[in-house]
Amino acid sequence: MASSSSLKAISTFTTPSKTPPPPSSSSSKASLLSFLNNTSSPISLKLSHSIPRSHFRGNHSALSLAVTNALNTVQSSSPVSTSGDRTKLPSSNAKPTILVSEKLGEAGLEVLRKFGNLECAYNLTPEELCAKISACDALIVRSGTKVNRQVFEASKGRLKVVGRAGVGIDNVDLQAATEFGCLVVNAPTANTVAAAEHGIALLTSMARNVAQADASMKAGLWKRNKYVGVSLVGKTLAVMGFGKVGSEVARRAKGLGMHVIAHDPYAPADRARAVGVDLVSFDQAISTADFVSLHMPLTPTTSKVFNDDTFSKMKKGVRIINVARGGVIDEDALVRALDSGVVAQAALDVFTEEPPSKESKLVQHENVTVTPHLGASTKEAQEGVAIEIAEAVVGALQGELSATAVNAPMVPPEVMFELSPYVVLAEKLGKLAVQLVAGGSGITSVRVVYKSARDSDDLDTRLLRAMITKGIIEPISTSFINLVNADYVAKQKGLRISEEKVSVDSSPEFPVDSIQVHISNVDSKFASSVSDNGSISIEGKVKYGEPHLTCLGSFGVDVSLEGNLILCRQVDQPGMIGKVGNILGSQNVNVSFMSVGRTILKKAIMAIGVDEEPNKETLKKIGDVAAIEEFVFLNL
Ligand SMILES: NC(=O)C1=CN([C@@H]2O[C@H](COP(=O)(O)OP(=O)(O)OC[C@H]3O[C@@H](n4cnc5c(N)ncnc54)[C@H](O)[C@@H]3O)[C@@H](O)[C@H]2O)C=CC1
Ligand SMILES: O=C(O)C(=O)COP(=O)(O)O
Repeated sequence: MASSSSLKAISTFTTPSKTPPPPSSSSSKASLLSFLNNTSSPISLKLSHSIPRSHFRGNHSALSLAVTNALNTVQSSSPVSTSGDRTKLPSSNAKPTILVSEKLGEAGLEVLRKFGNLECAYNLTPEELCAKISACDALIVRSGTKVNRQVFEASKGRLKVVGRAGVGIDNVDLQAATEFGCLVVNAPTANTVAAAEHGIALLTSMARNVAQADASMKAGLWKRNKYVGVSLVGKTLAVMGFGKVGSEVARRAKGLGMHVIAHDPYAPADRARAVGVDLVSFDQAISTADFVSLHMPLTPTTSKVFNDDTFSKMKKGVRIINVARGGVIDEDALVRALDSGVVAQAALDVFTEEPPSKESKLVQHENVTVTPHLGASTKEAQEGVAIEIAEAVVGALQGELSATAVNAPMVPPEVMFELSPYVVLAEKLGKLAVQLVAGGSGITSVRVVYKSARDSDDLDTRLLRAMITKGIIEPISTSFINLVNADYVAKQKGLRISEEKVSVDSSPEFPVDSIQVHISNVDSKFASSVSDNGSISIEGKVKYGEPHLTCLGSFGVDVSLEGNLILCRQVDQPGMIGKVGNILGSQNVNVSFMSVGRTILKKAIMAIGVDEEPNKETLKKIGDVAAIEEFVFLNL
């Protein structure tokens, strides 16, 4: 395992821990997926013909599916641990196991049943969840399941995606999910209206003491004078958090004749003005409002943002509504404000601890109306979030990036498909480069150069960077890298990847003309791979849909990057190809291609693609050929 300070190539000859069988050119998609689910890297298909570009757009070609699956299907073991238990990963022909730990709408369950092995297990203790999760590929939760680091550790890298059937993801440890390469997706829109309507329900029922009067009558009382309420028309409502729910609450409150202001440091003013709402400062909002409705997420900056100090700045007799997150209120301070009359009433759907204790002074307070986190609990909303999250989880399990991914960059499908061949190239270049690094030297900085005819902002390189990271890190560690955790794992291992885009006069139809990978401040196992600036430098292109190595150090070459590769530098003289070919042939090693790059210094680089990995004796025989000055074997 590489030291934490920098990556160290730990072997001179990369002995592949698993040499995947070279896919036959007729690999069916099923066998391709089977292959992918059991290996840590994508493969490039041996394409017997060039694939028309249109084939990649919007069409799940085997190659592009291979790439998206490789990006997402393989999960990290904990990058900080030394072993991800891959024995528990499902064989590819097994259907994925999906655990639903909280009630989910039937329509969503139906989607999941068609795709995988579905298990619904509600009210699990944390221990029960950790016990179950190790056999699961996906987990779907709502707000009641705490998906913490222990859950990801218990999963041992098998958990591919966590789906949150709603908006708030504060019950999911995003950092841990990312470290473990687990995608987190949510359903950000389907329960918006339900939450807004519940906010209005709390606002109006609080203003007219509906809950208290109802309880009083059910107790056999008829106390009309005790439950005199207040009117809403003309009163000022401050919406704290002008997002999807807050803006819908604002619209409805305007319909009730209220004057609505809002506070949201990140919302565009014109969006508020469009519904007749003025965005104001936090202090202005809380000091002028008769009603304050909370709709911001629970974050470190919003935690307990409503506290003794805040309540003291509010108009005496203010009324508070909260259908966002309990944690944004210091609940003890709210009790004090209610007791002192600073806050006249509160209507709360969410609580710091859920469920709150039965003895909670806040819940028991006579001026407080409470509901058990019902904001999203309408038939329509639950149907909507269930379908939305089921489709997002199924998509993720199929290797597609979800539009509602929370911890991974959203890459549009058309970008994914267009970049597919370059994603395979990027990983291969990373694998090749790291294997050229001589043992004992640490890799701390990698420079990647993308040559492209496109403008910089028209080339999304996040996928490519992630795959180069994958290619560099996976051969020399036990971590499995995907788009979710690539940047995190690289940083954790002290690997800094810088990117440059160089404009070239090639066809803008192709997103990338070539990719260069330069590893500086390291020794090389193959001196010819070192360029004039002292870095290991390689360059590759996609040719006819296949990744090709086109430059090594100062040498121009042209070899397909599939299978295994033997690189030799030799005196440029007749018979070299035959000599090496005979050595390999005598050891029954099949040569898939040979290429010779020559220089003016009567030197040549020979690149030989071999299907099988030659044994050490064979490699020694090659090294013993007099005219061969250096050689290296690389597993791609
Ligand atoms: N009780 C329930 O059942 C439900 C609760 N919710 C919760 O309601 C909240 C809002 O949900 P959405 O509107 O869908 O989210 P959203 O992301 O659309 O809106 C949140 C808004 O809060 C703003 N914001 C962030 N930090 C802020 C701060 N310090 N001060 C003021 N505004 C800030 C953001 O700029 C954003 O506009 C979330 O916490 C969500 O979990 C959502 C649906 C149902
Ligand atoms: O979507 C949200 O943020 C919610 O709070 C809804 O929570 P629930 O799914 O009803 O437990």
